[in-house]
Amino acid sequence: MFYLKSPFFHCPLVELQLSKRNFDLTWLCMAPSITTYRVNLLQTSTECYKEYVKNLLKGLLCIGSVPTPETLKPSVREQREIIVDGCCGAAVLRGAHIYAVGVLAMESGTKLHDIVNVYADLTGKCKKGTNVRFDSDRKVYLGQGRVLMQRYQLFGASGAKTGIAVEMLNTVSGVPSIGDLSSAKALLQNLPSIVCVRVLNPQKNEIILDMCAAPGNKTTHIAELMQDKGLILALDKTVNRIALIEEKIKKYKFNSINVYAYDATKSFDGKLNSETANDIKPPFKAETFDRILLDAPCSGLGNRPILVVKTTAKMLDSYPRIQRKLINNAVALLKPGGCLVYSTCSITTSENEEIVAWALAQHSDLELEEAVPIMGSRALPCQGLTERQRGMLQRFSPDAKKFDTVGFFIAKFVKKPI
Ligand SMILES: C[S@@+](CC[C@H](N)C(=O)[O-])C[C@H]1O[C@@H](n2cnc3c(N)ncnc32)[C@H](O)[C@@H]1O
Repeated sequence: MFYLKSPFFHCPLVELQLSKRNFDLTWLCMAPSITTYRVNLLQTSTECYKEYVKNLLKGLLCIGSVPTPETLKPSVREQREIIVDGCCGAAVLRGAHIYAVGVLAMESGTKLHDIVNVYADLTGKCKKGTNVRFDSDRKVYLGQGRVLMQRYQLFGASGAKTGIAVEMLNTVSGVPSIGDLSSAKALLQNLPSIVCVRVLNPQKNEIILDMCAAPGNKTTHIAELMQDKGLILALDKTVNRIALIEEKIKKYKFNSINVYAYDATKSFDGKLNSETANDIKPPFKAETFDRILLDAPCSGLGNRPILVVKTTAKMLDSYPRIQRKLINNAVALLKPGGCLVYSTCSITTSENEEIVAWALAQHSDLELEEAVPIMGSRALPCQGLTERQRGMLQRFSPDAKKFDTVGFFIAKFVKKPI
């Protein structure tokens, strides 16, 4: 078991808010025990891909037995240390290798292929390029790795900024270090994100809006389920994340997705619909879409393992405001009878249950539909939600007994036909 009792909170107020609601902070620090790939069924079958992964791992896992996390301690023999940032540390605990950008410190004298002890700096105080041992009571041991890049390659003037710098051999989380096996055939994606698009249940030839789409993991899943037939409008406000969606579309060779750098809080133009499918672009007219996915910007307080929380109380307060604005736009843009899926990768009730209760109170034409397939647990108690409604929602959090995955929340609404 990974031994941090709580992530390192830069903002004690946020820590207080989470512990007041009895959120299990130890759970947040631990890596999920399952890793999932979404198989692209337009390119291969689940059986074929399973066989491919089995063969691939046969070679890798036969190298040696995976050490149990309890027995894994910093090795004295492997004296040299590598320090990475908290974000990179979390990825390492989920089985990633260390890319050049993630390395903060490498001791002088570290040679190519040396086996090193790897730590994460939670304080943010370790400077990039540090060449002496970084001492801190806030550095946590992650595991051991083999050095594939030297100091001059990492930190020199013409330093390589891409590629694997340290190949992880084992980690304290017990998750095998196999890196990311994503290809056009399958994408590394958390289980609740896969479930979320299944809940949306897109159909061939529909017009669908993905309001906050980058990097496009769910957009490409929607296109796959529609067999690339129909129209998907994918928006994201962050201009430099648009390229990530476009890259994925190219890789998967989809034709049904149009991407726009656009602020989805302004995606409704206030007018009635009179457009044909060919000229649909933002801002949109009322009642344009059959289905809308609102995978909302959120605090991300579900993306386990979380080693460092930089969210401030002010930031935490700001998310529900934008989430409500996005819902208002979505409701206007949805056709009567259409469905809206709202999701976050956060475990806070203010971004989840309270948003659902608010949406139902605000929009009398919205009602909840059961978010099937249900793979998480029921929603937490919240004023404005009945017992029955709590059961229609799904939440992935410590109480979701079936699957040990990241924290997530899914709600499905339908707009009542007039
Ligand atoms: C949770 S991520 C989306 C992940 C994506 N759905 C996927 O599965 O790959 C939230 C996204 O919302 C975007 N975003 C934030 N505010 C936005 C806004 N006002 N309009 C559109 N996108 C926004 C962020 O840039 C970020 O890419």
